[in-house]
Amino acid sequence: MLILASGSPRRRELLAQIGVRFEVDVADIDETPEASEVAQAYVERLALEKARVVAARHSDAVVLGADTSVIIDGEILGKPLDEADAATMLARLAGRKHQVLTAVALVNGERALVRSIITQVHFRSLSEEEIQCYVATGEPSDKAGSYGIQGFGAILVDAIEGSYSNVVGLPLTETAAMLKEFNVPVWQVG
Ligand SMILES: Cc1cn([C@H]2C[C@H](O)[C@@H](COP(=O)(O)OP(=O)(O)OP(=O)(O)O)O2)c(=O)[nH]c1=O
Repeated sequence: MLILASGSPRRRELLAQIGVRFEVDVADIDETPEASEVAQAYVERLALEKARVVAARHSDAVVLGADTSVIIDGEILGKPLDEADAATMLARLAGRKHQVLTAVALVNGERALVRSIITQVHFRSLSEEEIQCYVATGEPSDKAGSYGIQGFGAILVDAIEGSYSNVVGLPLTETAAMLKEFNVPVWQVG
């Protein structure tokens, strides 16, 4: 049995896309970065913690936890606090390249595996009005970096280098390889 330790509808859709059967049990953890914690250590710690919290409730299951953050100039951008915060993040990303880092963790009893994947995302220039319009759609509110590449946010992006599904919240190629190591099949039909 695979359990997805995530409340993210995007992660549910992505995992279902590769034909994996799973149930959902959401981990509610504190996502505050530790003092001077670098981005990779941060996302890997959170992904593992989400998986471990849920694994403690399901002793036999393989549990998948993940965390996505946006990094610009080495600084971690999580979800916006409010609309003003979202607009500030988008203005910072506009016309520049940033990194989206997603860590995936699998936990089964004592066994744990965590990997993180980076995608480079190039934003086009954005006017103040475009930023305000995009924020008003409500799309930024529950997303790291205040945008969703799979939604209206698609037209903010000039180009990406690397995994697309990693930006949306789960790097599918790497996740499938990790699941294989835990004997969880993908493409299960029926
Ligand atoms: C950059 C980007 C992020 N996101 C989302 C993916 C994640 O759901 C969210 C980052 O927040 P996370 O804390 O990684 O995940 P979450 O709180 O939504 O869910 P959970 O912790 O329960 O697993 O941002 C997009 O949907 N599209 C994007 O283009």
